[in-house]
Amino acid sequence: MPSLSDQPLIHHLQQFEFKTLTEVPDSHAWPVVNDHPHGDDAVPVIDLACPDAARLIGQACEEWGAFQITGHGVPVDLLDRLEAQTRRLFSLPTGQKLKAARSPGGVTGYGIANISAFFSKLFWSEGFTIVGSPHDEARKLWPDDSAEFCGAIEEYTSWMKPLGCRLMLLMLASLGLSEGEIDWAVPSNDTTHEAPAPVIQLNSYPACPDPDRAMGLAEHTDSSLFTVLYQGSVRGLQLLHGNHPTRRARWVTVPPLPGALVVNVGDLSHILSNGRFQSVTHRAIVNRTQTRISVAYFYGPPAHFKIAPIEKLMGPQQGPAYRAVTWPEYLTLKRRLYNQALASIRLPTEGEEESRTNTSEIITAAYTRRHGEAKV
Ligand SMILES: C=C1C[C@]23C[C@@]1(O)CC[C@H]2[C@@]12CCC[C@@](C)(C(=O)O1)[C@H]2[C@@H]3C(=O)O
Ligand SMILES: O=C(O)CCC(=O)C(=O)O
Ligand SMILES: [Fe+2]
Repeated sequence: MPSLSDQPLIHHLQQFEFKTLTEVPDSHAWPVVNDHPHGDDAVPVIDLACPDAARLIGQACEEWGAFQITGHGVPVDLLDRLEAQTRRLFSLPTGQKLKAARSPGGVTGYGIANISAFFSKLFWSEGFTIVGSPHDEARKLWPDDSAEFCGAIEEYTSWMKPLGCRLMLLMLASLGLSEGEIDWAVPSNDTTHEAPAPVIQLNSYPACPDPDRAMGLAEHTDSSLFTVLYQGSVRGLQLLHGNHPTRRARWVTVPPLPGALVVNVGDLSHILSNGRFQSVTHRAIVNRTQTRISVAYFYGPPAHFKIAPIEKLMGPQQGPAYRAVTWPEYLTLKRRLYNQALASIRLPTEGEEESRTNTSEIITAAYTRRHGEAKV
């Protein structure tokens, strides 16, 4: 499996010249993009102003791991400016964008998604990651002219912080938990409960001459507690829905709704809720005529805070299904293990523990019968 640092720079340069391509090169040609049946069931749309919002959110987190929100208060003209500035960034000449290229192993700046390292084919997309302030990265792109871009990002972040808190509290309320039980969920001035660092990922999926053979962003779950996604007006986000024993999971397109935002449940909420909330597998596909952009805001806990299954949510016979991790620890696991990260911190259930003990007792007894006392 190639790692990003193994790829020669020239490969990176070619990777981003999408505009000049009249066909999908072999480096970007995926064998099967439509690998699951498609469903026409619809991801829930929830009005945050509705009195029943917490219950509906809880239901959506359990059944879908995702929902769309309206009534969130983020001004439409801010979303328009955010989209315009994102398009402006990706329209820059490749050489200019590469001045802000993410360094190998780095987090911020221009580049391809980390998970690209797990695939032999490249994605039909470009990304730009901002952690905290956008100024340093933006100055590399526009040395004298980054104010409008930074203004849009900072204003958007200032709306996302309270919206993130509000969503977190609604998710917790749906589980019967109060603010006091999870005090880090609400940032305070107290330095032990620092606000989570905002992480924003800008994505661009250029129009593609052969969209059935290209992949915008391959299937993944997000590592965050949840991700708030602005997807403009161009379709492309798909969720894997209904992992049912009797029915194959289906890809469901999340239709862009004017002014709505998508919320994807991430792995940390899956862990926190001991698997009651599902982190949603999702991907982005591309189309022939329109460049699609999206802006993902990853909402996570303060860096030092250990996320573990909440005891109150476990039944009397039930233990934690996952070990505790901080967000930075989990991000490192995700980089290393991709879609095995969650499984790597799974703890055996009591039944599994028992059958493992039984198995090891049987093996030990068989060893003793054949060879005398076991060495281990
Ligand atoms: C906080 C983060 C989440 C993310 C890794 C990152 O440091 C910034 C980029 C994020 C992203 C976006 C595309 C999909 C994803 C799996 C990836 O490769 O980079 C996510 C990462 C994640 O959720 O782990
Ligand atoms: O572009 C999209 O719709 C999805 C983006 C995404 O999943 C991500 O940035 O993690
Ligand atoms: Fe994602």
